[in-house]
Amino acid sequence: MTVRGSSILVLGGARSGKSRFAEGLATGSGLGRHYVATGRAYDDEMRERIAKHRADRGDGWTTHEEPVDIVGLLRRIDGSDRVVLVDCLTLWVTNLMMAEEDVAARSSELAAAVAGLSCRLILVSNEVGLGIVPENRMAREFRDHAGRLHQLVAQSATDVYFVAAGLPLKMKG
Ligand SMILES: Nc1nc2c(ncn2[C@@H]2O[C@H](COP(=O)(O)OP(=O)(O)OP(=O)(O)O)[C@@H](O)[C@H]2O)c(=O)[nH]1
Repeated sequence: MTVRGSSILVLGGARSGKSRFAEGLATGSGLGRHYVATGRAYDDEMRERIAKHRADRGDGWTTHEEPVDIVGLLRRIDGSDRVVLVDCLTLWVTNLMMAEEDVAARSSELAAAVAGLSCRLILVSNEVGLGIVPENRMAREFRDHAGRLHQLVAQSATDVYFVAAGLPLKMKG
């Protein structure tokens, strides 16, 4: 029998405190902590940010860096004794677009995988759809992909939070 873990989607804007909130959920679970980073160190600013994130997380995490195949990675590292935090889905969408992947198909795959994993899964993502319509086409496509992905994952997830100003608002679960 497969014992399903809970899956939590944490949405929020930039610097909303969503990553810190998600890390707190992971630490509070008492399970073995795995961190899946979709971000890539393209430049010095990102390198600095990543170094700071690693220092803030502290010891006690196993870090995996995977920009594209997070579904494959999740299946490989799955286990009921662990909590897996993926930060963040919007960068994953960007990476999929850059790699000219079928974002809709990959999004459906992720939503289906979420429902079948036995780890406790925490997915962090940026809510990017609240502002004015972006002027450039690629930004509009990105915003639409992210919005559709969030709807799919929110349906599969057991719990959904929206974080603003460091405060989590529970929307599901
Ligand atoms: N490659 C890599 N990326 C990391 C690592 N730790 C964190 N990141 C990336 O750092 C990004 C989050 O950083 P920020 O942009 O500073 O955070 P934010 O999401 O805007 O801010 P909050 O809303 O406060 O969470 C995520 O996309 C992670 O993938 C790591 O160890 N390796």
